[in-house]
Amino acid sequence: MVNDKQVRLLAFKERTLLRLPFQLIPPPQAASNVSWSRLLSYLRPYRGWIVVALIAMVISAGLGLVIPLAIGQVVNLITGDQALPVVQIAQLLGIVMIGQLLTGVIQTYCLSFVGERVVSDLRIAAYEHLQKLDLAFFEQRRTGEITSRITNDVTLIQTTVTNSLPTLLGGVIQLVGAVALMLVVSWQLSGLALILVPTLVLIGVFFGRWLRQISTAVQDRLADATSILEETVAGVRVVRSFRREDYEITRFRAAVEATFATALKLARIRAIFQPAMSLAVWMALIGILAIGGYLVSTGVLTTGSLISFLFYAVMAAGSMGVFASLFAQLQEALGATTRVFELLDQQPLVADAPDAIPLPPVEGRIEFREVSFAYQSATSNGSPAPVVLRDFSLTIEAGEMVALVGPSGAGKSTIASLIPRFYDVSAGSVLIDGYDVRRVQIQSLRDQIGIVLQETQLFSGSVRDNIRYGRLEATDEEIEAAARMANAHEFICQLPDGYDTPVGERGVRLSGGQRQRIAIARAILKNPRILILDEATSSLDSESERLVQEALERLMAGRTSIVIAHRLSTVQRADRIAVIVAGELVEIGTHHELLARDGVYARLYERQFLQPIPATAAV
Ligand SMILES: Nc1ncnc2c1ncn2[C@@H]1O[C@H](COP(=O)(O)OP(=O)(O)OP(=O)(O)O)[C@@H](O)[C@H]1O
Repeated sequence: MVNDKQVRLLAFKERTLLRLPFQLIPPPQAASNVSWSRLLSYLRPYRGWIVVALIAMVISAGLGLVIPLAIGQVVNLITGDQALPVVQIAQLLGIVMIGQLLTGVIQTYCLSFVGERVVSDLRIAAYEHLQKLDLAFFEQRRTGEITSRITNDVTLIQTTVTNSLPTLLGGVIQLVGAVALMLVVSWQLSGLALILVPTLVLIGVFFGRWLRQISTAVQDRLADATSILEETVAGVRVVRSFRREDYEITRFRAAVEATFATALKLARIRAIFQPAMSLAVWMALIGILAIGGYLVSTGVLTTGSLISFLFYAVMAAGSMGVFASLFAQLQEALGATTRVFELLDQQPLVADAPDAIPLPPVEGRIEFREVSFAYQSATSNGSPAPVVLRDFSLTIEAGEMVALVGPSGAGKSTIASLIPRFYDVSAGSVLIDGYDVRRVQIQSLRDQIGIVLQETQLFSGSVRDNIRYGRLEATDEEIEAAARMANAHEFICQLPDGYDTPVGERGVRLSGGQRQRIAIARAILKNPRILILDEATSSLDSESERLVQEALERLMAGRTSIVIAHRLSTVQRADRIAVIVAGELVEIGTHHELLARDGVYARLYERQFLQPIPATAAV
């Protein structure tokens, strides 16, 4: 079970991670009823567990109410007032203790089971949904925001299910029971207590809210310091290369000092508030005791009843205090619930049409027919998204290799990303072997397309697992054969555990060229008809470049290839070169044809390919 401190920590982390993006999200109140009832629908499968927990909770709260009565009886025994025999009181207390122990165990276990199950279900549902969403969704959000919804937000929901809601329910039972028994014990004292207790609780709530505001401010200041820390650790090379250590220390010191100043303010208020509150509580108790004492002296009340009454009053005050702090927790959980459901409600912009057919095995002829395109994610405040491609038409024959060249930002990557339907065209169409990509099932389309990007993403797992990503059912022999074709076998064999060496975040670090060759092996294993290559811009050393080049040639042989070309050798070898400028096809032909034309390509060639490519800067 997550305790208060952990909840606060999570809330703090959430605030640190997610300062801006939630502006996108409607305020929790707007969806509050919907969110709660939807959360309940996740609880429904476990209603049996919940009913058992509820019964245990009611019994436990009821038994708790017996304790003050029994204590009152003990006092009456001592003072000689009328009371149950001591053995019976002892038996009663024994039953209460054992009962509370058993119900406590049952309640905690059942609720924890439900809480853990619900978060697991929600996490899996959210992750499954995430895998269906299109790229535009990921571009609009930061990675931290998405992961936080599936981790922190879901944990907050768990705390609500296992902790806050049961505490609220238990508190209500305790409050109702305590007030009822107070009235039974002494209606005169109840009148007094029912004025004093809520007044004290209200003062406590008021101060509590003030304290919480300041403590949030402390956390915000701390978050400022944390983000400086994170930024400068991640960007340590930049800090060192610009020799900004002192500057960063000054910045960090200022942030920490600001945290200290706010924390001190919190400490001052807390230092006054806590003793003042306990003084007020004691005065109220003394007031009740004084009037209670008078009632005892006049024989209206026994001493035991007075003691029982005091216990009930404390219980009632306790439950009211709990409600105040629960309110904040429930608000926070509501925000989290809304965010998780917002993620689950996201509809992918690119999805299979209801009548989509599976794309049969293709030859690989690609046709862009008067394609226009704008990134929807680039729109903000309702203004129309800038058009990236305009009336773009190009036909690539099966087995042909076409190089896309053009200035940065011309739209080359965009053209390539329309083929696997990462985005849908705004106008026109993209056809593969005559099939409009919007009319076929996305999976069958992407199964026939291989992509090798500049930056190869390796996942945690072994080298073998990473190559197998290309075709999950591939045998070890097939993986090795693909690695050999990709010129990767040799370097893999030199790794500490060969194909079983772990890579990815926690594994060995591979060079850019090695990663590319793993990506090529993946693509070879996938054996697609259509290949999209985004060549690395950073220059590899000549040996590495030769190995990658050779591997790419083997990969491209006999397939339709679209290469976003950065290397002269690729451009020269291409069957045709398409020159893209500002989203339009301005020239197309072979290297020699285009040079002879002395147009855009010729100028681009002089500028881009005849000058040495600068090595990527270290920072
Ligand atoms: N995901 C995106 N969301 C919004 N706008 C984008 C996105 N990707 C690219 N753009 C914009 O679309 C235009 C074309 O980008 P694209 O990446 O296709 O160009 P490119 O020719 O491949 O450039 P480079 O050679 O630098 O990679 C650019 O103006 C870019 O800012």
